[in-house]
Amino acid sequence: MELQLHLDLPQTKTIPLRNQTSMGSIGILEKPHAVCIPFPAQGHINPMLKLAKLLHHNGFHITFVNTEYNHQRLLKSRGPNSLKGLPSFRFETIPDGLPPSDAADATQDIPSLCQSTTTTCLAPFRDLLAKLNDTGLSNVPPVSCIVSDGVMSFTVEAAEELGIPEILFWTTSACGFFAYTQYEKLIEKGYSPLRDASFLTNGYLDTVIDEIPSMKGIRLRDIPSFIRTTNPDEFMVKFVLDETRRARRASAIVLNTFEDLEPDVLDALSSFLPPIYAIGPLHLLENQVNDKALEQLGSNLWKDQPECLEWLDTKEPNSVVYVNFGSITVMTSDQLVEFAWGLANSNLPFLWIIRPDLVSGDKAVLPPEFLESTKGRGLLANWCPQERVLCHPSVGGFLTHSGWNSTLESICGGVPMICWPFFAEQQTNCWYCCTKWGIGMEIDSDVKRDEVEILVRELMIGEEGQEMKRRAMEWKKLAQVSAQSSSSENLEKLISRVLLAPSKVLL
Ligand SMILES: O=c1ccn([C@@H]2O[C@H](COP(=O)(O)OP(=O)(O)O[C@H]3O[C@H](CO)[C@@H](O)[C@H](O)[C@H]3O)[C@@H](O)[C@H]2O)c(=O)[nH]1
Repeated sequence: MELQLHLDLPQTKTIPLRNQTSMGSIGILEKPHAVCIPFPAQGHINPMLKLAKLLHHNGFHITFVNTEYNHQRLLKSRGPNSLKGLPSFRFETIPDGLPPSDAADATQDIPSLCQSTTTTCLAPFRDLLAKLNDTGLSNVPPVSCIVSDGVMSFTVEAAEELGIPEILFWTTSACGFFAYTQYEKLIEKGYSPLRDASFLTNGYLDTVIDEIPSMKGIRLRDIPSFIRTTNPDEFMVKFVLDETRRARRASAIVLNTFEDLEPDVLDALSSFLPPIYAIGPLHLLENQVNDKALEQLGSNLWKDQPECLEWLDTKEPNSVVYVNFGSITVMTSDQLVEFAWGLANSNLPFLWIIRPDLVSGDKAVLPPEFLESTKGRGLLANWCPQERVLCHPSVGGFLTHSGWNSTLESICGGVPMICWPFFAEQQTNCWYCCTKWGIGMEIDSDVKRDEVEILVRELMIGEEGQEMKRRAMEWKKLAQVSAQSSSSENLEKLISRVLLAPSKVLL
């Protein structure tokens, strides 16, 4: 099915422009114009680009705003012409506010980014909007709405100043977002800050939290990780409190999930926030769009190694363990070695993606004996086209850090998971995978090779693994149905009720 929403776009008069040379630019000026601004990290840019493409496909002119740092990284990973865009899909940049550095092949420090975007990005963002709205010079239609990452909510100020709608796109799961909104209550009830560091290991984190009725049975350790702190002034806690409070000022909130997956938390969120739209899995909606020009636009910050797919082609169905910890997770070299021996000792084929910056402060070095003993059975690479890998019939299980995109992509591939959550709401995603959706088993954060071996074998060939595979296939079906029904209907409503709503008149 081709996803094309039929909307009555507002009829505006075409204003002949100075310097207007191409026929194409006449139509452009009639379009609604969405400025899409992701938080500058891979797991946020990917889903925002998909949403932007869907809006473009539905008649919007798009300005996609990257930070200068990531713009340089994209040019490096995707080639010098990769950000030229289309006449009605343009890329712009603003500085991220961090001290200048050469664009390395590495994710920037997340708390530093949160601090700098919150405190420095509003001014350049306002300037960009003013530049775009100077339509005589910009040759683009006036900005009619802002689609901002949920954790870039300083943008609400700019939307309010212009009197245009703003949607906040929380790129987390609904359960992760909901858990963030509970920080205030948890702090009030005294769960955080922790009395001292011993509370991290003395069993206190296993306390079941009764104060969140829609997450019955959840433990403190399953709440997004920033709250596990002894510091009453922890910046990331303050950041979450500020961002979740400001969410109330949005015209609507968008989540990359589907109603059948997270009905309770979606209901709970709707009871105290602006209208919530579950429009995921976005990559399934994107796949319904048949547009060659849009397909050229990508967002991988590391260079893809498509040979991973060719290697998978040579393997039996459901036989390969796929291992990838996303774009932010870091580990010690000891942990890397434990994972390596666990995989080697499982005796199963594996595809393991090791980012150049995966090991903190060091190069990822694997023991030569490991490489020798897994020759022909394991493939190591730096970065892969993950959505395609997770849909490949040879992939039978996923050892993941439980980032939301990875989790959702795994669900869409019908692939069960071993979860090794690192930080943020990954702990909450892991808890949902293991206890609610029946498609995950958790591995201890203090990872040991024996546990890796046992869990990998259980996942791939054990009885519990088979049961999880069955459930994963059911979720896959539901995800596909949702992409064609509730989620595309919600996208349609989002566009007609919010993004194309008449602007508030500013006096
Ligand atoms: O080799 C790779 C590795 C990753 N990816 C893609 O990169 C994205 C990674 O996103 P995610 O799995 O969500 O992990 P993080 O990069 O860690 O994501 C951050 O953003 C997510 C969305 O807000 C949060 O859920 C996480 O906690 C947060 O760490 C996904 O789309 C993957 O398909 C690839 O294409 N190739």
